[in-house]
Amino acid sequence: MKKIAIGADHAGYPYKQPITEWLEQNGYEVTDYGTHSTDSADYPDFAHPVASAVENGEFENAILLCGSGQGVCITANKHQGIRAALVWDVPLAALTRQHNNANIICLPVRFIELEKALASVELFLNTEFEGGRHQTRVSKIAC
Ligand SMILES: O=C(CO)[C@H](O)[C@H](O)[C@H](O)COP(=O)(O)O
Repeated sequence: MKKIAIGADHAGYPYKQPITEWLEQNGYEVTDYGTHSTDSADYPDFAHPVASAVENGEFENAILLCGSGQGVCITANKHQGIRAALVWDVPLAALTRQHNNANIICLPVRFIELEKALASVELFLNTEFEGGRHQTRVSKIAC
């Protein structure tokens, strides 16, 4: 079974369960790093553990949710080997896999409909990195 991690702050929490259910229905074993309610919470407390788990190879991909998607994305990208992408419309989910080999999708729950968020997750997980000229560029990201 494919494994995936998910994490959210309070603003991202409303989409965590629907996305988790979609993932489970589509053959994923989901590890939930919280949060577990809409009580105010700090996005780094969830984004760092998720990014660490991808960084150390426990998961190939992960999903992070917050209000704008930006807090979790900025946090995750502090980790070596993490290419976290903010996706606010469905085609971007494919593009960031094809061109950036993104390994974490960050969704802005306060600014994207659930249907689009689910479609973005599906496309993200089913699109391959194109390599070639994009590999040359991705190789230059790490510093
Ligand atoms: O990091 C963010 C903004 O860039 C996230 O969207 C947070 O979810 C947001 O800041 C939470 O805001 P709140 O007013 O504390 O609900």
